[in-house]
Formats: sequence, structure tokens, C-alpha cells
Amino acid sequence: MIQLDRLSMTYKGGVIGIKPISLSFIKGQFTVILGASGSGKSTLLRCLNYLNRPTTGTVIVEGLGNLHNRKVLYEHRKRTGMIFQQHQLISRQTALGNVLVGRLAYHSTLRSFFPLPKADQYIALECLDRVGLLHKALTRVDTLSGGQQQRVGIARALAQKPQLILADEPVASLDPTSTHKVLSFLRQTCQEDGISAILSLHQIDLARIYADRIIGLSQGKVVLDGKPADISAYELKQLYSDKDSPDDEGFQESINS
Ligand SMILES: Nc1ncnc2c1ncn2[C@@H]1O[C@H](COP(=O)(O)OP(=O)(O)OP(=O)(O)O)[C@@H](O)[C@H]1O
Repeated sequence: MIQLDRLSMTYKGGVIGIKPISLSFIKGQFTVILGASGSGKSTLLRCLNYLNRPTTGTVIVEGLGNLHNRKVLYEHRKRTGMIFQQHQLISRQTALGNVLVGRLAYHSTLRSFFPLPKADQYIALECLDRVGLLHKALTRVDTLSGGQQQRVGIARALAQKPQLILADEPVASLDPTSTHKVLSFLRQTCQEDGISAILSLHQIDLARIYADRIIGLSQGKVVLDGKPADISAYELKQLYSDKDSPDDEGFQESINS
């Protein structure tokens, strides 16, 4: 469904986000990216819809083409829902208002200045219902709990009617119960709707439970790739004991000083 060919990304100033990576993501899979802090998980996710523009290589989306093409990129973004760690909601808006943002790509900029059609409002309400928050539709999101806000974020992504969901540490700020609720809902919804999902997580145990496929990154490189059952606990643990990691060096220096 999505093919990366020797994709790399270097930030301004020369920091390497990811080294050349070639990968394909298969339609309908629930893929979890694991890796220590600074290993390149967010960079890779953001390259998948050009929020970070790759420095080298290509992203080809099946049925659309190369993301270098502006029209292809626009269409791909329209079909891609993003879920963020800190929800990225409009705090003064209601849950419904936030979920409606997911419908904006289906309208011209001019049209989006006016209330969206009833059909969009219905889709947004339906998505809020799916995440169990219909009763909070008219509540300001900054009065909701962290878990509820993340569910609004998921409803917004679903309102886009996406074929792909990219989620950057979607449960990082949630307690264990909300974490499982959010991940199992996301996985079930993706299965039911045939949505492919690529998530970055920090928790190995969650990746083992929910992923169809785990990709392990270390220092911007793919060092593991397979089904959870085919990857050993030792290999996964190694991802987080990377003594060569620049972040690890910095951390060691700071605790040694
Ligand atoms: N905006 C930026 N400008 C410069 N360097 C950056 C920027 N964002 C990330 N980096 C660097 O790119 C590398 C990969 O970072 P990235 O955020 O992708 O890692 P990550 O695995 O998502 O980390 P974390 O788990 O802490 O979120 C790191 O060395 C990081 O310092």
C-alpha cells in the first residue's frame, strides 16, 4: 500500500532523523514502531505524509503515486488521519467542533468558513458515538479528561474516513486503563473499517498485544521487522539498551556530571 524506497531525512543543522530506509506497509495491517527516544519514530511517521519532507528517497502510495507530486500528496493527506500524543485539539472548541475539523479536507477553503453541511455534522456525531462520547458533543474539549480528549482525537481522524491512520505515541499521556481502551478501540475500528494503522509506541508489552507487525528502530535505522510472535523478548529489550545512542550518551553524561 505504501512503499518507501531509500527514504532518509536530515534536519536543518545536520541532525539525522532517519537513515535510508526501504519498507513496504501492507494494507489493513496494524503496525507498531518501537525504539528508544531519538531513534527516529516520529521522523519516520511524519515522513509518511510529508509533515517532514524526506531528504532522499521516495514514498509511493498504491493507486495514487509518488508523494513528491502535489496532487498526490493532497489526496494522500485527505485519506490519512493523524493522532498525536498531546491530542492537538482546539481547546476552546467543543468535541463536535474538533471532530468536524476532520471533514475540512472535503471542502474548499472558502466553504470551510461557513458551518459544514448536515451530512458532515452527522458523520462527526457518528464518530463521536463510536468513541463513546456522543453525550459530550457540545462540551468544550479542555474540560474533558486526557483519555476523553484522545478519543476526540481518534474521532476526528475517523471523521476523515481515512484509509491510513498515523499515530505518534497516542497513549503516552494516558493511564493504563485508558491506554488499553484507546488501543483496543483503535485496533478494532481499523479492522472493521479496513484502515491501515502505523503507530509509534514506547511500551513493548503493548506492541506485543496489539501489533500485527513490529518495526524496531535504532539510531534512524530499521533493526527489527516482523510479527510479534517472531521477535524475541531479548531483541525487543535490546532496542532500549542501545549504548551507542546519542540520547543515551547525553543522558549518561548528565547523570555522571
Ligand atoms: N525538529 C527537529 N530539529 C532537529 N532535530 C530533530 C528535530 N526533531 C527530531 N530531531 C532529531 O532527530 C532524531 C530522531 O528524532 P525523533 O523525534 O524522530 O525520535 P523519536 O524516536 O520519535 O523520539 P521520542 O521517542 O523521544 O519521541 C533525534 O536525534 C532528534 O534529536
